Amino acid sequence: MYYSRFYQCVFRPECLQTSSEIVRPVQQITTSTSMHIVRPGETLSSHGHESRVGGKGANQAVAIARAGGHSRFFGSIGRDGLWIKDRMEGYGIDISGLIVADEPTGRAIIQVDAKGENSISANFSKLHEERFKKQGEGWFPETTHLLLQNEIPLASTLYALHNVKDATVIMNPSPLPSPAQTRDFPWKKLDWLIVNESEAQELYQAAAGSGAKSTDSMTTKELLFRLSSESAFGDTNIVCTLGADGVLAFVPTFHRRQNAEAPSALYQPAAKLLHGVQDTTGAGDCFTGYFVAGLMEFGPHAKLGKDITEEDLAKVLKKCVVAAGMCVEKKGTIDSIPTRAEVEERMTLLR
Ligand SMILES: Nc1ncnc2c1ncn2[C@@H]1O[C@H](COP(=O)(O)OP(=O)(O)OP(=O)(O)O)[C@@H](O)[C@H]1O
Repeated sequence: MYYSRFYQCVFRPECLQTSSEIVRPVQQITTSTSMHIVRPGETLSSHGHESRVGGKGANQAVAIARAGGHSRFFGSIGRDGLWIKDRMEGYGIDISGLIVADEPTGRAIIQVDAKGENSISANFSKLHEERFKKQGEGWFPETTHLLLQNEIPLASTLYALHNVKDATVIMNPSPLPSPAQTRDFPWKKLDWLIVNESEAQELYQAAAGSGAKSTDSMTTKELLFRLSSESAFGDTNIVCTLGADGVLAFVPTFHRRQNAEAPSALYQPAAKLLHGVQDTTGAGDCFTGYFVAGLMEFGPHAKLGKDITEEDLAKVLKKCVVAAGMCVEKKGTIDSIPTRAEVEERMTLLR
């Protein structure tokens, strides 16, 4: 339980914007820089040391807020992490769902050496399940958009998943659950699955089991087609981020085809960068936050093919790749997530 990771964000309608809640995805990240990564038995003095807020849920909640969505973070910190509350409020996140528990805040300790290589040791403070349920009782049924990650205990994720009603559910299942958990997870309950290519491959292998085809010579389109064809995934839409190659979305409403040889999908190349790549950390979280905020703009209960066309979706993806591209142009994670105004200005420049 201590080491499994799950995060969620929940959104409720408020005017046209929505609000989000995230379940204890916060972490205190401590980075220290030294000549080399510490060896067994060695004590090393570091040159620099800094503490900041992190974790996939926190990053994604910030991205939603910067993209203009009302982002409610639902989770827990320990008393040692009270400073995180102010920091998150400063990022424009609604922290009314943040529980202060007796257990210490999750922590990641990162060592960076002179060449920029790093090593990370992380734990995630134990989620107070009863308090989580109590806190979520009133909120989950009203939620319109629920964003899940894989950094809190599975039981809490399942609780949120089973207690939302008519919500659009999005999951970025990173880090991936174990193969056994993957086989049992109720993937069909998700409206949107956001993965990178290696996660899509692993999910396909786990879902297809002994019937899985080799993914070595598969195109990404075929991979997404085959993943989507696995009964475990039902009509779940799959968004697969491809790093510098952009993103591919397989949306059964638009792309259902019976032919694996010629599958169709929506492709959006990565945005042109104006300042080169500085740091790709958190690009996926930035993308995910912007994607969810983009869906929220269609209002609660928006249906694909009716309220959201394929062209609308293409516009959302375009904004997401521009935002994620701007994120890789800067060092850092949360601080490199651009605001909506910055993204719109960049889109004008790239036109
Ligand atoms: N080198 C790059 N150049 C331009 N855009 C990039 C680059 N790397 C990432 N991106 C943008 O960021 C998006 C997400 O990146 P990626 O597919 O690497 O996600 P990820 O594997 O979840 O990353 P991470 O876990 O590091 O956040 C891509 O779809 C793309 O739009």
